[in-house]
Amino acid sequence: MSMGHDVRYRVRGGRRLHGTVFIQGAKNAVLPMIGASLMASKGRTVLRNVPIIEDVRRAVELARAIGAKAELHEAERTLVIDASSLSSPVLPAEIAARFRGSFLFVPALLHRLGEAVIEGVGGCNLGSRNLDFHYNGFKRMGATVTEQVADNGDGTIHIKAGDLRGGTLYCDTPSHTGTENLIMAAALAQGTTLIKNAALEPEVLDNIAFLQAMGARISGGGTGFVTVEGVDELTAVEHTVMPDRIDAGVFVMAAAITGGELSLVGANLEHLGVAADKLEQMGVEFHQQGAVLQVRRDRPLRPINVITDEYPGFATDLQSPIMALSCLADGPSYIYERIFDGRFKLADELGKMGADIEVDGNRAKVNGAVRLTGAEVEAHDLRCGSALVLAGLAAEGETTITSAYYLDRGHAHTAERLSQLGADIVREAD
Ligand SMILES: CC(=O)N[C@H]1[C@@H](OP(=O)(O)OP(=O)(O)OC[C@H]2O[C@@H](n3ccc(=O)[nH]c3=O)[C@H](O)[C@@H]2O)O[C@H](CO)[C@@H](O)[C@@H]1O
Ligand SMILES: C=C(OP(=O)(O)O)C(=O)O
Repeated sequence: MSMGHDVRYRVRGGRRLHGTVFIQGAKNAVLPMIGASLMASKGRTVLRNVPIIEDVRRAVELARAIGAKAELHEAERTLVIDASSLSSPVLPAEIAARFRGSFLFVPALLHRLGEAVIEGVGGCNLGSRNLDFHYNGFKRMGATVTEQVADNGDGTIHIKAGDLRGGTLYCDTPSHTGTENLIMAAALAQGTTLIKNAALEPEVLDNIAFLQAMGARISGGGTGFVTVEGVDELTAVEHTVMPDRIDAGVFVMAAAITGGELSLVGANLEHLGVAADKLEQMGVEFHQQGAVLQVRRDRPLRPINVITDEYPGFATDLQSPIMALSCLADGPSYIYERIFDGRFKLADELGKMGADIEVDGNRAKVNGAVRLTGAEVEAHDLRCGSALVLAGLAAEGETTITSAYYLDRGHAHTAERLSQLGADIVREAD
């Protein structure tokens, strides 16, 4: 599948960033909300503060492909969904395989149409990404899951559910989308469901709040034990998507890597969890004033140790950006990636720009400080893309980031927002 070979960013580094930037709505909150909105059999769902990113465009295409009406009003950052006409259980590979969030459409299909056919599940290439917690949960609720593999190796998953029943479910580790999918499956199931070891991410809580507004009966969000009492129907409602903490983290690091000072509108320091403390240790100063987070860095960057973890631990989606930042820290930084095993292709790309990074399995040692120089580099995944933009902002000369569709999957108006802060960056698409 051609993914990401059509977009490039060109960055000329060396400018300090200054000014005010708007943090977008959260990708990982809006995608499950689009899935949840498909559970309402009448009325129109209105989602506000929707990030205008490629994953949302794909989700709109996918919602239409299965029969829903979906209109993305880009200037208003508002998405209106009418799922009354949902008609097809098939999530076609050409759309579904381009973003991971497509799997969040499954509970709505099971409840509304009694089955879901998944021709491909996408997302970023991050090594092994299993879905067994989702499948096991659906099965415990009474669904059957079968997989057919075609001669060319492509797999199709068929999930069939008559009436889903509540039960005791669990995640082996607190999976973000796994928790969301099981909550959505339980929301319209018969009886009560307990989900043990549920994820604690702020986006999961925002999604619970959205489902509660729709009429779902959910308690225990944020405790690791979520209880859902099934209801007969969910109503279409209006909801404002929370700000994207990963987008906020990247702009914090854009200030940090250029020695600049930024006001981030909508960013919430608490949502950064341990990442905020790590960035402070590196020499970043924060000042939260209501809904605006001020950030600056005017002292030399110190090296850091990072261990990625579920929330409130250090987010894996900020691991790549901090690898770029730590290249400029004075001394060795140590990074241990515990969530995904395929996120270190970035090290080779940063190496092309002069970084000195030793990778050993899921551990990396970043030897700083180095002077980064512009080069042609490839975004292997979304967060690799944002890390390379950061590196480009600090590098001498021009950096070209190829395969940047991945960056556009998750960040809205990257070139425009950074240019307004004084960066020299352009986006090119074939
Ligand atoms: C759309 C969305 O919200 N994406 C986010 C979500 O992805 P996603 O929900 O896919 O990530 P998970 O939390 O499910 O995955 C975490 C780990 O659990 C493993 N696992 C997960 C499910 C499963 O059934 N079996 C299993 O073994 C995965 O392989 C991975 O090693 O959380 C990740 C971790 O915070 C983020 O990087 C992604 O940005
Ligand atoms: C891994 C990510 O997303 P997805 O789960 O949508 O691939 C990400 O946002 O970095």
